[in-house]
Amino acid sequence: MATREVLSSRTETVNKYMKLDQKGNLMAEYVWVDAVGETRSKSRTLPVKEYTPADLPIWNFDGSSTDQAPGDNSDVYLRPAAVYPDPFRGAPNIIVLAECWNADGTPNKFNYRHECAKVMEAYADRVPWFGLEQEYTLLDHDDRPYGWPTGGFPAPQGPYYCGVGSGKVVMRDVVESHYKACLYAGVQISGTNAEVMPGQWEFQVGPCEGIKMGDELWIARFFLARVAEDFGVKVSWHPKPIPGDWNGAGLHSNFSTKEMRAEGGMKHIEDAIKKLEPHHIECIKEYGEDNELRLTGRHETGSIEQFTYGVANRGTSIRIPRETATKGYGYFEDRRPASNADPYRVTKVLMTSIFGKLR
Ligand SMILES: Nc1ncnc2c1ncn2[C@@H]1O[C@H](COP(=O)(O)OP(=O)(O)OP(=O)(O)O)[C@@H](O)[C@H]1O
Ligand SMILES: N[C@@H](CCC(=O)O)C(=O)O
Ligand SMILES: [Mn+2]
Ligand SMILES: [Mn+2]
Repeated sequence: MATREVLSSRTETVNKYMKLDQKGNLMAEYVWVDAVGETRSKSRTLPVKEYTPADLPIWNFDGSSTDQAPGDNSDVYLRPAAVYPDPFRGAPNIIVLAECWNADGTPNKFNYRHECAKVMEAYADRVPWFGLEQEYTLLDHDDRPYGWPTGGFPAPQGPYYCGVGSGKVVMRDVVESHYKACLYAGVQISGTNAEVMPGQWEFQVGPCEGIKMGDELWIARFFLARVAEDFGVKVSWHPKPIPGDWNGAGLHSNFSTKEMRAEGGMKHIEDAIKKLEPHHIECIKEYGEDNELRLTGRHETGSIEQFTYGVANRGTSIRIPRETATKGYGYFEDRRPASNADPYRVTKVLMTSIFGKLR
């Protein structure tokens, strides 16, 4: 395969400059979510000190260039929401996750964090924990998954899931670098695995409480896009990157409350599943674009047409893990969210479906 070096960064050379003294300054990379559910970022210089979101400056960007504001009123404000150590530039540099706000003081149309945070605060006494399983596909610059033969298809699915060895998995270096970047930044990544479709991988983040779930998943997505950029690789978050007899990609969402995690918790899990059933269509609306291409009832999914659940069943909307069923308490997994779903929308609609909307 021809190499296209111009597309990847020259890390060795960059490292020469990265060692230089910053003279009491740090680089703060402000990250936000754009109109299509991708991350964007830009940098600014600040004096070195320990920052919390409250003492970081509010900043802005040109919303007309990201479809987040009209050209005649284009300033969108960035309000810092969470701070992480920067795994790319190293200490003392930081990553700042920011919410988008309009000039008139209303949340930007694509700021799903604001309403999610309100719901999480209102139900904080339930101590909601989430664990998200982010599946994704690594593509070359012809938008073809890595490891797929040009003009043809790989052998059918089977050897690739949790696969080890050349010919089964590709781009493990991207996955490993991303794992380290998350750990360095204190993002609660709980694991990674190669997925069923060749070129597809997964990482899990959690358990995280309340609003932290959305924050950490968005930062982990930003890190993956940034790491893959270093390798000249594209990340696809699409839930059905290749049509046909190939697995799609999900954002399985594991959920529990303090009652579900305690002795006798199964009753609370069953109650929650009953509450979710009549909200099926409402939930699906929050669970990502093009998800109808994925939720077919095949390839380890439940059909989008109906709400189903079962113990250890990967062909349902909701799966109760075998271990939870055996112990009688624990958590459940909502398998419906697509890989491109916004975690703030997913975690919010789970809460409001089960405990009620805020008035
Ligand atoms: N009590 C809990 N409440 C909420 N989330 C939890 C809880 N315990 C574990 N989790 C989270 O659930 C997720 C489980 O991910 P894991 O990949 O192991 O699940 P899986 O559904 O068996 O995988 P797959 O669907 O890929 O076969 C992890 O993110 C973990 O942090
Ligand atoms: N990739 C499947 C899930 C496979 C798995 O259980 O890991 C999906 O679209 O949800
Ligand atoms: Mn998976
Ligand atoms: Mn799962």
